[in-house]
Amino acid sequence: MAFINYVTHIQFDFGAVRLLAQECQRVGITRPLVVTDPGVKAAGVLQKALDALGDLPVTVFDSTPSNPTEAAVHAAAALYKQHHCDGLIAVGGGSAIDCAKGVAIAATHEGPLKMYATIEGGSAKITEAVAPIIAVPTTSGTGSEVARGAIIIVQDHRKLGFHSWHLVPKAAICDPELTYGLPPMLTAATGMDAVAHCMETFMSAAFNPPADGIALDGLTRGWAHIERATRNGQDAEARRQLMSASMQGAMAFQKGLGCVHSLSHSLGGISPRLHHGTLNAMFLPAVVRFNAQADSVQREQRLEKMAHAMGLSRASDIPAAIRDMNARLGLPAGLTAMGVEPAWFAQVIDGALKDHCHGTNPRTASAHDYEEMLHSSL
Ligand SMILES: NC(=O)c1ccc[n+]([C@@H]2O[C@H](COP(=O)([O-])OP(=O)(O)OC[C@H]3O[C@@H](n4cnc5c(N)ncnc54)[C@H](O)[C@@H]3O)[C@@H](O)[C@H]2O)c1
Ligand SMILES: [Fe+2]
Repeated sequence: MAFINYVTHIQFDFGAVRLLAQECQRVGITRPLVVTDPGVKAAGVLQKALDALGDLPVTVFDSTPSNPTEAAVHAAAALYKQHHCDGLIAVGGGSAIDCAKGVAIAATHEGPLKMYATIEGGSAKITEAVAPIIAVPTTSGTGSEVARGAIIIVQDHRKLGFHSWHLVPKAAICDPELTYGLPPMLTAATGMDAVAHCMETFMSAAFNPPADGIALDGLTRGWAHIERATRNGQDAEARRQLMSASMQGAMAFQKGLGCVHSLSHSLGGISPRLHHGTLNAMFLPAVVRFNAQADSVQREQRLEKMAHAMGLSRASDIPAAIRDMNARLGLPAGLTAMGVEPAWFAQVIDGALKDHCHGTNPRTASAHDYEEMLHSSL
C-alpha cells in the first residue's frame, strides 16, 4: 500500500529565523523550551533565535550531545516540566532536533523511552499528546525538521529510531544564513547525509512517485552544491540549495531508507563519536553497488536516473563518483581512517539486521552481504 504524506508548515528564506515569534503564536507555544547544543551556542546561532523570540518567557537546554541520548532527553524533559513549558523549539542540527522530539515524547508520555521505539512496536504508543515542536535547522543534512522520526541512543546503548506523524514539527524555519558558520568538515559530512537520504530513498522500492520526484530533484541540488558550500561557507546560493536538498531528502524518505542507514545507525550506537553523515558517505559506494542487482532498481532504471541527476553518463560510474566526491570534500578515505575496527563488525551487523531501515532496502541484505559492505568500506 502506498502511503503519501506531506505535512510540515515551512518558512524557507534568508533571514526566516525572524519569523520565530510569529510561528510560536500560530502554533500556540507561549512558554517554549529551546533545545540546542554547545556548538550552536558558541557559533552565535542560538542568540539569533533568542533575539527573534523577543520577550517570550524562554527556558534553554543547551547540553544536547552530538548523537542525542536518553539521559539528555530526560534532563531536558525535567526542565520542561519545572518551567511549565508548552512547546519546544529545536535550534541545531539533527541532534538538537531529535533531542527535542525525544523531549516531546518524554514530557507527555510515561515510562522509559525505548517503549516508544519503532523496533519495539512503540510507534502506535506515541499519541497526539506529544508536545508541539518548531524546528530551526542549523545544518543541512538530516532534514529532521520535516521528518516524523527521531534517532536517540537509549539507556542500553542502542541507537534507536522513533517514528510517528505526531512527531513532525508543527513548523520548520529553514534559514540558510544560520548555516554560514558551519565549518567545512561538518558542511561536507552533514551534506553527504542529505545526499544519502535522496539516493537511498530513491532506490527504495516503495510506490511513492511524489517522493521519487522530490528525492531526485534534491539529489541534483545537493550534488551540484555540496562542494561549493564546503569550500566557501558564505556562498549564499550554495547554502540555500544544500538546505533545500536536506529538507527534500527527509520529505522523500517517508518511502524508507536502506542499508547505508541501517549500518550507520548500528555503528553510531556502538561508537557515538562517529558522525552519522560521514559514516553514510563511507557506506554509499558499497550499497549502491549492492543495490544495482535489485530487480526493482533495474526495472525502473533507478541508477541511470541517479547518474543523470549527478551529471554522470553511466550508472556504473556512481560508486567511484561518490568516492571522488568524498576525497574532494576532505572526508575520510574509509572506516579505517575513522578509527572503526573490523572486530566490531559482528555487533554492527547484528544491529543493522534489526534496524528500522533494513527492511526498506530494495534488495534484502544477509549478514554476509553486510559483512562485504563493511569490508569494502574500510
Ligand atoms: N530524525 C531524522 O530524520 C534523522 C535523519 C538523519 C540523521 N539523524 C540524526 O541526526 C544526528 C546528526 O545530526 P547533524 O548531522 O545535523 O549533526 P549534529 O546536530 O550532531 O551537529 C554536529 C555539530 O555541528 C555543530 N553545529 C551545528 N550547527 C552549527 C552551525 N550553524 N555553526 C557551527 N556549528 C554548528 C554542533 O554544535 C555539533 O557539534 C545523528 O544523531 C543522526 O542519527 C536524524
Ligand atoms: Fe541520515
